[in-house]
Amino acid sequence: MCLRSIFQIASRRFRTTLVNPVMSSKPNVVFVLGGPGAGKGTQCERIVKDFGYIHLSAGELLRAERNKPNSEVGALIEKHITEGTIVPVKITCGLLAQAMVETMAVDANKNNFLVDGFPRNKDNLDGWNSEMGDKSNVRFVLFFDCDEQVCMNRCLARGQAGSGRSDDNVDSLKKRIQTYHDSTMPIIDYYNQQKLVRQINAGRPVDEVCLVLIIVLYTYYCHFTV
Ligand SMILES: Nc1ncnc2c1ncn2[C@@H]1O[C@H](COP(=O)(O)OP(=O)(O)OP(=O)(O)O)[C@@H](O)[C@H]1O
Ligand SMILES: O=c1ccn([C@@H]2O[C@H](COP(=O)(O)O)[C@@H](O)[C@H]2O)c(=O)[nH]1
Repeated sequence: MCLRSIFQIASRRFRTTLVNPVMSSKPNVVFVLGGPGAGKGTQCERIVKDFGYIHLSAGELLRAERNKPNSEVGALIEKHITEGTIVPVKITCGLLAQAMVETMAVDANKNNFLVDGFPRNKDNLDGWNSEMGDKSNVRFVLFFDCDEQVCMNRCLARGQAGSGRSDDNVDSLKKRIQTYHDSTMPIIDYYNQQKLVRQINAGRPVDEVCLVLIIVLYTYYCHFTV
């Protein structure tokens, strides 16, 4: 059976399990974490396509805010992006919450979100818990585990292919990887202690990572139907 057929069968079944047992007026959130270039965005887009999640990339939301000509926080965001440091949670959480509210205002059933690249440090975690803790259901955390050099090479290749990102260069990447180790890994550890982490070997080719991801998601949601 080809990979496409497996996607189709799994996604049909998955949509039913996703919609019914975890039905909630609050947004259901799956955090997606991993190093820069681990493939979070690539895989989230696939899941969106096949399983009907809404993909919210915190980095994309920040870049969009930065690009607004009149943004009061645009310069601050850009400084953090090039330095590989983390934007204050008030800004990021505000953008995420706004995106969720706007999505659900259009269609209340669109309440399953893949939140990609957040929470990245303790400030993010604390800010999320105080602002969104009661207003959302964090279901679990997908951890894209990928070798540092592989991450670096992927981001450099992305930059060379014309990503236009001001942080796809060696200087920014070294800082981003350092921030990932110092600030984001403790957040993954925190969720791991709560048994909420689903770890994925993200060093494999895209289709293989995707297949593992589907199995992980499917296994999780099957719990709600047995
Ligand atoms: N499994 C994979 N094998 C090879 N290349 C990949 C794989 N997954 C993603 N890529 C490529 O690596 C680059 C980074 O992928 P992607 O943007 O999905 O990573 P990311 O984790 O979202 O990165 P960031 O955190 O920097 O936004 C892209 O050019 C993408 O096409
Ligand atoms: O929650 C977040 C997400 C991102 N940032 C900043 O943006 C860049 C790029 O993020 P990507 O996820 O790689 O697109 C990141 O290095 C941070 O500087 C953030 O501050 N908070």
